[in-house]
Amino acid sequence: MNLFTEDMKEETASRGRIEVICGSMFSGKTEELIRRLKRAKFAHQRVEIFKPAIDTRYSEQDVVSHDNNTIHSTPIESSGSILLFTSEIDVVGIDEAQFFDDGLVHVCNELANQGIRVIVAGLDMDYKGIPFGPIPALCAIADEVTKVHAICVKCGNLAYLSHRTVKNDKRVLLGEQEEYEPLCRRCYQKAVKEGK
Ligand SMILES: Nc1ncnc2c1ncn2[C@@H]1O[C@H](COP(=O)(O)OP(=O)(O)O)[C@@H](O)[C@H]1O
Ligand SMILES: Cc1cn([C@H]2C[C@H](O)[C@@H](COP(=O)(O)O)O2)c(=O)[nH]c1=O
Ligand SMILES: [Zn+2]
Repeated sequence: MNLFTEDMKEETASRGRIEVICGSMFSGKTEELIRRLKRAKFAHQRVEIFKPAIDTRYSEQDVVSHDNNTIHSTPIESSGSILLFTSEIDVVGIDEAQFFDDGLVHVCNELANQGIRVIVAGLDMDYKGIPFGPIPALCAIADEVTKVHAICVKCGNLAYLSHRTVKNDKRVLLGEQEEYEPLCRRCYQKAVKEGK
């Protein structure tokens, strides 16, 4: 078992691969993505980072974690744009990948086939527990999947889902602690049953 990504020889190797970092909200996906990308920069690799243009929560341009770690990114409308920006690039990072179209799967495969290391972070499930956007397909084709966990705010166990605490049925609803709480399976079932 690898405890740290630096245990992987592939971290600085140039051959193409797809790494997926997934989990609920507040599980540390963005922090882990930023960590890997900053290390690639230290290794003098050419890094390009993308996020969906709709994700304007903390910043229009940057990828920002809940703990305020940041890295500069290029906001894009659709996954196809990534291929326009990735000549002469060693590593591509993609945050909030659940919001991208299904074409992201082809794009990531294409980049990896060209020898690029692709690191994708995103929610594995929406607030109802349904697999979110292109993430399940990306997990299937990935060379490596890292599932990270937040702490259940009710009981302190590992969280499994992002529970929505406001009344809104739309699948896409940008938000933070005001709108979502990470819960374990048990506390999530209880919250849904009680209509909280
Ligand atoms: N319930 C929680 N469990 C774990 N971390 C939490 C929780 N609530 C807030 N955080 C904070 O969120 C940070 C992770 O933020 P981030 O990487 O942006 O997560 P993600 O991208 O998965 O939503 C943690 O380091 C921690 O400071
Ligand atoms: C569960 C769920 C989340 N969202 C939104 C809420 C946030 O803006 C992002 C997730 O951000 P994070 O970096 O993982 O904290 O997604 C949504 O639109 N729909 C959902 O079901
Ligand atoms: Zn719990």
